[in-house]
Amino acid sequence: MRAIRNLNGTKTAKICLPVFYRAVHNSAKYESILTGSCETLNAVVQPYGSIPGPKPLPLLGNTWRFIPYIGDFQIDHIDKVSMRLYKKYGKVVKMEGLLGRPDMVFLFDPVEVENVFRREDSLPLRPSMPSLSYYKHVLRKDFFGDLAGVISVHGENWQKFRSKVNQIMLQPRSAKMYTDAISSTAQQFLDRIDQIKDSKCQVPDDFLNEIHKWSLESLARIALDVRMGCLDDHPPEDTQKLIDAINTFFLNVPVLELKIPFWRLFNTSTFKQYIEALDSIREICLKYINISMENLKKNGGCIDRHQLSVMQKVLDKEQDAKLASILALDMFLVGVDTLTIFENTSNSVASILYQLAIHPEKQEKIHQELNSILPNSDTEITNENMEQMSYLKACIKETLRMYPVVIGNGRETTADCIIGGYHVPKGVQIVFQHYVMSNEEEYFKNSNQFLPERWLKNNCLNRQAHPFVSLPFGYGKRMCLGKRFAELEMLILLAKIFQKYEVKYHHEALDYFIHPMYTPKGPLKLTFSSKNK
Ligand code: HEM
Repeated sequence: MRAIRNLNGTKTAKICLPVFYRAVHNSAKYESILTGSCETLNAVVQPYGSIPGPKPLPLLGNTWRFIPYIGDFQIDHIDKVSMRLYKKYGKVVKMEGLLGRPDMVFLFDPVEVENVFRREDSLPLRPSMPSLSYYKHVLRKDFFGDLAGVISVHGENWQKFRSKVNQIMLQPRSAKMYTDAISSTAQQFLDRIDQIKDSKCQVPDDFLNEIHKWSLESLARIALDVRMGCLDDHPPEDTQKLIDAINTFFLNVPVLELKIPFWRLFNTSTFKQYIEALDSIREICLKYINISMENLKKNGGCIDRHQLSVMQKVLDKEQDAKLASILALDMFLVGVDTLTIFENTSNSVASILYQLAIHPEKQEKIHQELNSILPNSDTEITNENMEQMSYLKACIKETLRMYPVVIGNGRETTADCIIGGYHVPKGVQIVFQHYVMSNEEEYFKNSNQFLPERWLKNNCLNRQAHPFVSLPFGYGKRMCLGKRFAELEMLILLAKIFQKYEVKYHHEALDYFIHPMYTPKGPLKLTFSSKNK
């Protein structure tokens, strides 16, 4: 008998190791040890050092692989790098020696991903982005203090925060209260499309920036019940400044995190730009957070509780202004270590529009579905008729399967444990390679084909998929806090777009790249022709 530790090291149960091992490893490979002794298990579990992976060089580790012209790893093509590692080394791969970072173990096996998630206990730890952690916990500690939100925050501080906002953020009915606000922002976006498209109905090259503005405006309505005016003809200066700061933040993240981390030694120009960007994001968000607080104070008891923004609800429930404003800030700055949510949502929308533009036969099915659910061009979208949009929902899922904006997610081990048949020590970052798994024939039949049908109930393709292959919003206690809002925002916007337009793309096919979200590379020169014409 032996005490078993889960990923964060707490002892869960006393159990004979072979029995435990069977519970966590369903593969036949380990069946034989069931009849053996605990010593047999030790012989079967392989040492950490034997996990295959690219070998580090003395001093430069594996970081040299990111050096242009010398190395073969490209920061904006981590998708292709991950695919190559999988093909070369198999389902469990170790990436060690990235200077300034702990070892990483990549998992390309849904059974192992499930095992790690299922063993998660109350305080799961998602690997932090050291530069963001430094910003929150060292550089701007005076501002964030102990209540640093959920991003790059762990342990009891994370739990304390998350437990206060979980219900408000994750209950499906909470999100549905915002349908009208989300719908009216989506309508503004459609008006904006009509305004900016040219005589051939094509939108300008910087259309992604317009989608970012929609997403930011939508988020401001949900989080703060404030109109930022992002989609106005002359948007306030600070809205574009906020989008630019977030883009700067993104462009600098991979350089700070994956290249040689000189920023730890001195203020490199990239690091300075990064900090300036984070400060701008914080200041601009705080301005709108204060406006929202003032509105609440002014209207006091007259406000209908159902109409409150997420931040106002937290304020109302917890009576803690600091907690409410840090949540709102996190909603804008949801680092998830490399991502900011409104860009997450907007990149997903960009990718879905592009996929449907290049798959007109699938778009046609959406038109048919919407024609029956929303028969007139002015039929409103409601919580009830959204329930029937199963094909549109399937198209969203299929795009996020093939092109998940977050190509991999992860957890950090806080104690020695066994993963994938290997001993894995404390402090290792386990990376779930969802992009690679989702595009593998082994896990999805016809994986390289865009087949939304596979997500429809009772479809035979659907039954074959392992539920832990495609997890665009993560899983477990640390899963995406904004999942419900993101799904609702995307569904309403896309339903409105396809209710009104036929969307086409007449140019060269776009590749995808990491920027640092996984997104189509190149201008989204879509055409939006009115269906009624
Ligand atoms: C399509 C849009 C989105 C995608 C694909 C996405 C994806 C993700 C993923 C993969 C994670 C990590 C989950 C895990 O570790 O298991 C995450 C975390 C998070 N997301 Fe999202 N997200 C999206 C939109 C949003 C929105 C709109 C919000 C807020 C309104 C949001 C708030 C958060 C927060 C706060 C976390 C951190 C949770 C924690 O660590 O406790 N996300 N998201």
